[in-house]
Amino acid sequence: MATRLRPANKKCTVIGGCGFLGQYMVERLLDKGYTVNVFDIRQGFQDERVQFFIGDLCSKKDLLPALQGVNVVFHCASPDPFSDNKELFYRVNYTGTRTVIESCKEAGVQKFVLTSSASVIFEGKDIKNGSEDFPYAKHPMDYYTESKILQEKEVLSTNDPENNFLTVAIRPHGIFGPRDPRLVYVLVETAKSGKMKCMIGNGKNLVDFTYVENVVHGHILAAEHLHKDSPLCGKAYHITNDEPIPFWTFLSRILIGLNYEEPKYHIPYWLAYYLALFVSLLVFIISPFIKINPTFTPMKVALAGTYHYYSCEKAKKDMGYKPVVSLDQALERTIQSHSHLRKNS
Ligand SMILES: NC(=O)C1=CN([C@@H]2O[C@H](COP(=O)(O)OP(=O)(O)OC[C@H]3O[C@@H](n4cnc5c(N)ncnc54)[C@H](O)[C@@H]3O)[C@@H](O)[C@H]2O)C=CC1
Ligand SMILES: CC(C)=CCC[C@@H](C)[C@H]1CC[C@H]2C3=C(CC[C@]12C)[C@@]1(C)CCC(=O)C[C@@H]1CC3
Repeated sequence: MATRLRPANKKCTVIGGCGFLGQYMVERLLDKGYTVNVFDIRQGFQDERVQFFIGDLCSKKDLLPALQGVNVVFHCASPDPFSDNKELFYRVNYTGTRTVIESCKEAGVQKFVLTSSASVIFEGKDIKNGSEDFPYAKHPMDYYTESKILQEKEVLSTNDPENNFLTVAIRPHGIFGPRDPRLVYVLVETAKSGKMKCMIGNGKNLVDFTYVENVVHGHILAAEHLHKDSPLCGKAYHITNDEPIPFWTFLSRILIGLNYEEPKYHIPYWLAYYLALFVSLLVFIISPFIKINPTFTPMKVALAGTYHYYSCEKAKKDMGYKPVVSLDQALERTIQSHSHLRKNS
């Protein structure tokens, strides 16, 4: 049997490779002929073509074996954005990422691609066609976002062409697709519990939802265009589907596709926002006695009721990015793959 030769510069490690985005990254990289290591705190799937390293990214000792002989590292690990654990976000996303960078430098990794988030510029106010020139949020809406800002700043500032260490950050927004453990499940659970009757605001606010394969495409293009003299060095890039859609239309298309009713009523944005603020205040007051992780937070209200869509012109110009799957196709595939959640009529 002929052995397929894998070029040395196509050896990579996907940190967080067992997560939703991470596993799609791994599959595409294998298709493209990369040799792939996965580093994750848990083993989420099996694949004999992949070498798995199970460990905590906060530990250099755990990381180093996964980085030997590797040219590119994709860092897409993070705690759950809704875990509400300030200490965990800071430890994994900020100090943990510093440890990852130090380990990469020590192991001689040349390229570092971070999965950041478009939310790093979101403060709960409308963003229409936001570009990468927008400043970081001065008042991030939650600890997750705060830690993603610290993380991105750290990664971009360590870009060091002189010492052959190049970094770039990809900022996706609202990743979705088959095997997503969050979005469709939350939606269906909310519909089942009868809480999916009201839209927050007038239902016209445009947002970006980005199909997972487009996010993967953006990451791999970034790695392949990251060279000493390229404009990507030390920069952040929005990667979207380039088809902003009203938030509530997107959710309704999934709900209708799975035979649930779409929300029909409206509650004013300000009312929902102040209610969520009030709930957060109550949760804070009782936190020394009872720990509650509220489902209704100001961040979630802002995500559901404001405009927040981003321009991906810079990625088109600097790395030839173009979405590979349209929003219509992406919704069809996502609904199809969640048919086990369909409501029987
Ligand atoms: N899901 C979304 O809509 C968006 C996600 N992002 C970012 O994309 C990245 C991937 O997100 P998802 O795939 O949705 O998340 P996910 O939760 O499915 O995957 C994250 C992976 O990181 C691993 N991980 C967590 N802590 C770790 C640690 N200490 N050491 C090693 N591995 C650890 C988890 O086990 C998991 O497999 C994250 O950085 C997230 O911040 C950015 C924008 C939107
Ligand atoms: C009203 C309702 C029940 C909505 C369900 C959908 C939500 C679970 C998603 C809609 C927008 C998504 C989103 C994220 C997580 C899932 C949603 C809230 C992120 C917070 C994930 C992490 C990020 O970096 C930013 C994302 C923004 C959009």
